[in-house]
Amino acid sequence: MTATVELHHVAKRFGKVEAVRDVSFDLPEGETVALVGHNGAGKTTLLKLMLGLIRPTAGSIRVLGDDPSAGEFTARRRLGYLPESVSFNTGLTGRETLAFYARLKREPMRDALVLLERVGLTHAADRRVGTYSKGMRQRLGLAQALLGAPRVLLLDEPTTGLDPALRQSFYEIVQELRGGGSTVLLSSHALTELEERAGRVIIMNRGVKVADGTLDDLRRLARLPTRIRLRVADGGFPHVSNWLGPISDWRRINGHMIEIDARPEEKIDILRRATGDGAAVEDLDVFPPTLDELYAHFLRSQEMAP
Ligand SMILES: Nc1ncnc2c1ncn2[C@@H]1O[C@H](COP(=O)(O)OP(=O)(O)OP(=O)(O)O)[C@@H](O)[C@H]1O
Repeated sequence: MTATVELHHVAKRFGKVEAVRDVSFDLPEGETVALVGHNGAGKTTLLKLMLGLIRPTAGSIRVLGDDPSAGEFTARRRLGYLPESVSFNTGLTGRETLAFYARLKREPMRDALVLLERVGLTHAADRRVGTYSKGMRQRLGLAQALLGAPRVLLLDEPTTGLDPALRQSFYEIVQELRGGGSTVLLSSHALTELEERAGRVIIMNRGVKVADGTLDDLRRLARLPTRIRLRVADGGFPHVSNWLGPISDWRRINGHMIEIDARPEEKIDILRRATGDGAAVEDLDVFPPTLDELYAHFLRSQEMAP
């Protein structure tokens, strides 16, 4: 699959601060990638490098085949960007604001109006942006980023300030774009919400890329236990060890539940035994490691590395 964004051994220094250190990755078309990390991890710096707003201290960057820091960056028109804090001229209406950006991107106004509709702002199109709520400004920012049907969309904390329904419709738009072959890079702290939405996760810590892969890849690498919760029938507790076998890591969590931390290689076997003859199990739930847990794991591993 063609890569729309390519970073090779990229570093960025601001005086003494090494904001990004030796980071490499490719982003293919049609993929949604989450860029996650603590405050100051280097996420915004990476986005600014891809946009050509700042130059790398070392390494090379290609976006849609161009070097973003070169004077003539022809790909910029096919690049959408939603900054972390969107600031608009509060004296302009929503419609005027999008018209301004449409002119900048040399896109027809007709498309801008369709986008206002798509982000649910048609009713407020003629109101001044100064009267918009935070969520409305965020949606206007998203409409601005979507102008020109971008092939690469860089979104910095895009769902901050959006209520659950708007988040949902935001991710529907992202899904559509991905279906159309766009690359979407979402920088975010909202790990739980990204879990089902991003095909791939890149974890940054203090300027360094510490993990990169699908959720399944990260789970395989981290080898964190899967939590299995079993509801045991009345009177079944005294016999748990008989059918569960020699597993050390299980605990009783209340009068009718036990919880097991199953290592990847024991998981299937435990489930077989829990559902086999003789097991007094009435119900079960399986919880694979969450993105939050994986994130904490990879950060810890990096902190502990020599
Ligand atoms: N223009 C600048 N001048 C000096 N230092 C900077 C500049 N921009 C970023 N930094 C520093 O580079 C590091 C990475 O910052 P960056 O904004 O990329 O982090 P981030 O992961 O986006 O954080 P957040 O989640 O808080 O937005 C931080 O230590 C920050 O202080």
